[in-house]
Amino acid sequence: MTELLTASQMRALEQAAIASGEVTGLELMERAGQGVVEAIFEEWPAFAPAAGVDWGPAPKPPGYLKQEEKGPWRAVVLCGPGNNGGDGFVVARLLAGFGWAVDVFFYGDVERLPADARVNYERWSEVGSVHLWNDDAIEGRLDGFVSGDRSSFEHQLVVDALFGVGLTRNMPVDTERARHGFVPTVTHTPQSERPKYVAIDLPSGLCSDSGVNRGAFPTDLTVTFHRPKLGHYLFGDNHFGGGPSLCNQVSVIDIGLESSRADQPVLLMDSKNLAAKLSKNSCEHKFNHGSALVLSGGSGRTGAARLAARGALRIGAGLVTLGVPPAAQLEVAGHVTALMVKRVADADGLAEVLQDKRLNALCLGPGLGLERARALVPVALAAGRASVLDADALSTFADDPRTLFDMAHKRCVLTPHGGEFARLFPDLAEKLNAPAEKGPAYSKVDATREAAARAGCVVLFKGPDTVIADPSGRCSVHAAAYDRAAPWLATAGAGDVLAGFITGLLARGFAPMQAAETATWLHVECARSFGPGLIAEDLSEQLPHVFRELEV
Ligand SMILES: NC(=O)C1=CN([C@@H]2O[C@H](COP(=O)(O)OP(=O)(O)OC[C@H]3O[C@@H](n4cnc5c(N)ncnc54)[C@H](OP(=O)(O)O)[C@@H]3O)[C@@H](O)[C@H]2O)[C@@H](O)CC1
Ligand SMILES: Nc1ncnc2c1ncn2[C@@H]1O[C@H](COP(=O)(O)OP(=O)(O)O)[C@@H](O)[C@H]1O
Ligand SMILES: [K+]
Repeated sequence: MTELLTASQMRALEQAAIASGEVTGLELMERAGQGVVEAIFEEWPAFAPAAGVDWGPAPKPPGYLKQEEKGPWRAVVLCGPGNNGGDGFVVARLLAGFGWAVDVFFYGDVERLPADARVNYERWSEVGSVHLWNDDAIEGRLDGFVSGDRSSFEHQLVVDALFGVGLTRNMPVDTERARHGFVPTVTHTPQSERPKYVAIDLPSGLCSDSGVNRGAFPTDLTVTFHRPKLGHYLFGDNHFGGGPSLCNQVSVIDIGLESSRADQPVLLMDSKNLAAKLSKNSCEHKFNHGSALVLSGGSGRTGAARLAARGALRIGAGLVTLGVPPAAQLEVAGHVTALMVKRVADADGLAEVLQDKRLNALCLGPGLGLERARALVPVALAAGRASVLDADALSTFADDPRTLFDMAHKRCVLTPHGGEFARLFPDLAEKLNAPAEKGPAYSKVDATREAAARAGCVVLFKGPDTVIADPSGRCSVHAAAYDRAAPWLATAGAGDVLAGFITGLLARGFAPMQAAETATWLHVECARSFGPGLIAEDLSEQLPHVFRELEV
């Protein structure tokens, strides 16, 4: 799995590499700039020099190029007051070396530029001019754009090097006019007729640690260094469309820190090794694959538990039983075939059913009803079996979450969506929703890690970005974004199926963290495999196809 870093982890890796004498900050900045230019040429081959990319000898300023060597392209580079701006000056110089006409606008104070950025400011200044932000040149250029006369853009590329991982507060308002002017993605201009917008490291205004949008515009391409940052994958505050909705696509450039590993990084899920974990041994029988019990609510509300139970069965649990109150037995029996049905009237009834030691995984929550959940959860948790608690099994403890956390044990997985999370962890939800003030914003990763530590078990916090953490701080993220986008998954009952998938994997003997991660991955793959028109019932039916694709 790929590491997702915070700003401070990235900074620590960079500083360790510099301190070890392996590399200088200036070399890192040069590689960063080269990586950005290469990524631009790769994304839009029309921009690439006909003779290919050749970094040496030092690129010539455009004035020295023969007419036939000059490219037809013009770029605007917006540079900020820190090292992100430094990367921008490198990109400007390299593009100029390939014959581009480049306009550099600088938001900051030259005297306060960090040393490496200052060197690259000077190097660029030997090649071209720097327009200060309040320069007439920027105003003159902007008048046409802002008044709506965008019939022909003078430039084909805008490079955003205003702020990267050093963003500490909301975007300054005085950058807005220029960004609106030069970055017309917010207009109705067809994509083919407008300049391409490329962000260095992060779209300026995107919080690297949380994905919160603090004033960024959506880009066409974001080029980052060494490892992706959390903010590229977390959606942050959805009201303003953070993280993946701003980056559009993320290109990760190797700048020579390859061997560096961060301390306790968050991992981005992928499908590596899944097939081996999911395959079944041909000489085993059904009891080797575990026996799951999904508890259902009363008559008229058994659908959610049936969805979960079918998910548990399809994902490979050997046996799946629905625990049903007497009044709903007939209704459930009429709907299921491969699933078994057992009467579970109340807490005593559950205790009796749990005498069967083969039942090794439990699922409580989907459609259970708040009252029934309050009665059954303590019995289920006291039995010490691997358990998934979802929906009503979480909400029923809204008035007293501590009671739930005291009962929860290491083999539990709690699967709240945003509303359920806020009921169990109101203080964490409040921090998560509060506007960020100084420094990186509190993130969904921070909140999930704190929640798992408090609950003493695995917490899977749902959403288009799903964050999973255990009490030790281990944490992984799965974003249904970029090449794994699954917007049709936002449908009623999808969460019930996920709870069933996790339960089925727990029955098969997966550890809680691994069950939660694997189920989340498969859940999104099922949605992608079905595509538009998906409803919750379709998810489990896609599993055989997804397994085949994974070569399980
Ligand atoms: N780490 C690495 O390995 C490598 C890093 N590299 C590059 O360096 C970038 C990080 O550089 P960085 O640390 O200098 O931070 P950066 O994003 O330029 O901003 C800091 C400046 O902005 C200011 N400022 C912040 N927010 C503001 C706001 N809202 N409004 C106004 N001002 C605000 C802030 O001021 P302050 O908060 O201190 O008052 C400070 O002056 C990184 O993203 C990557 O591109 C590469 O070269 C390769 C290797
Ligand atoms: N925009 C989205 N893209 C991908 N997955 C999503 C999106 N929105 C929600 N999901 C996923 O859909 C599921 C919804 O679960 P939940 O909110 O519990 O719904 P329900 O209670 O109706 O089953 C979760 O697994 C969540 O991660
Ligand atoms: K940027």
